[in-house]
Amino acid sequence: MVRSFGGEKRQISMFDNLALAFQNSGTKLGVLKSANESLTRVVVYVSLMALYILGGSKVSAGKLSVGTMASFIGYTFTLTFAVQGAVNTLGDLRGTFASIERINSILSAKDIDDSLAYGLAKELQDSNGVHGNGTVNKLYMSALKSSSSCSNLAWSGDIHLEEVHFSYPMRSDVEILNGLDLTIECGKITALVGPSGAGKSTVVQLLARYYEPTHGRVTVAGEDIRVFDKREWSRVVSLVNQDPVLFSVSVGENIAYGLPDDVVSKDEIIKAAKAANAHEFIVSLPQGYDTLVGERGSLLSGGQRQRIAIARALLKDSPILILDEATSALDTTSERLVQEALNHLMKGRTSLVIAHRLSTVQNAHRIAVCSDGKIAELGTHAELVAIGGRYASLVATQRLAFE
Ligand SMILES: Nc1ncnc2c1ncn2[C@@H]1O[C@H](COP(=O)(O)OP(=O)(O)OP(=O)(O)O)[C@@H](O)[C@H]1O
Repeated sequence: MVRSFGGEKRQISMFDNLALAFQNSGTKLGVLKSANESLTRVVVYVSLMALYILGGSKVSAGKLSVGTMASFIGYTFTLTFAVQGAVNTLGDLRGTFASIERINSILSAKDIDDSLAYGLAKELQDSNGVHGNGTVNKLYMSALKSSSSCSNLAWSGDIHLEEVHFSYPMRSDVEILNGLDLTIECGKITALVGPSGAGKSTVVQLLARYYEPTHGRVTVAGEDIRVFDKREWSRVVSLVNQDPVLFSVSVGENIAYGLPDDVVSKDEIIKAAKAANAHEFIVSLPQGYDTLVGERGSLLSGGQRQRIAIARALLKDSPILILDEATSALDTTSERLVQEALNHLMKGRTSLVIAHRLSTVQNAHRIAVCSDGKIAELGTHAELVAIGGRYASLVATQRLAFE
């Protein structure tokens, strides 16, 4: 991005300024430290010299014993080292206070996510075999449903977003969803369409529980999803989005990510990759399934990353599937192939599909049009076209663009 704007000089000068400020502060600290060190040494040597001259003359005059003078020399050393130590400690304390201030500013800027915090505490307890050490909110823990009920309800019940209001924590004054009501029917495909910025991806973030609604609730089979541990919930939801994040491990490990090694065999990984139309390009990579994909998958193209994410979702085999522009980085031929894999993947699962290209969602069981943080229209493709409202005009615009 910097290169595309010819901004190298500006970035380099910003970096230079930061480096210079750091260098200046380091030099200042060095000068102060060495001044302190030199001063203490000068004081020690001057004191010792004074002690030797004054004490020596007194000892030779017989007014002072050698033992007393030796004790004074010892005291001088002790006192100087103590003063030097105290000055150094004061310097370190300043650094510590600055760090504490920084840590506090980070901690106080974020509300603690209770469900995640308790979920982690529970896991720690389980792995240590410790129970009830008093740090875990027992009321919260006892309110959580078991993992099997989470999975059972997700396989059998509708998802309902009930009067959901939501603002992002960083922009709490702007309401993104204002009373959104939507049922995502169990085992069926619901598509969410609408103009850019309407709040479609925000709905996805709430379903994945990256955020919780400000008001209203999300339920599955009538049960508020907050009664499930976040980690349990993440097991029943698969998400493939526009820019899937891959981890800096091999292709195979990325496909099996999050699943226990003893559960996933290499054959299953290959099967999932074939179904996602990814096998061919993976075997053409230098080390096949063992090829490292680089930081965030940077060594692969956008379309290849999406196909790996689809294979990952296939292998995860969860009841709820969210596809947020899952095929947007594919060319038309690959999209058709991957769409077939996705159709196969969506069968029997509660699926929410977001796509700008309406041709990819016209076969959905229901299409919801999101506008200004609410559902403005709901129905099948044919019903919505017949109404002649927002959806119909979106279809007409895309048809015109195509022609
Ligand atoms: N993390 C965030 N913090 C603050 N505001 C955000 C955040 N993410 C999105 N928004 C805002 O929320 C609004 C809805 O964004 P969202 O991504 O849900 O829209 P969308 O319908 O998915 O758009 P698109 O089709 O372009 O992906 C936008 O106005 C956006 O600026």
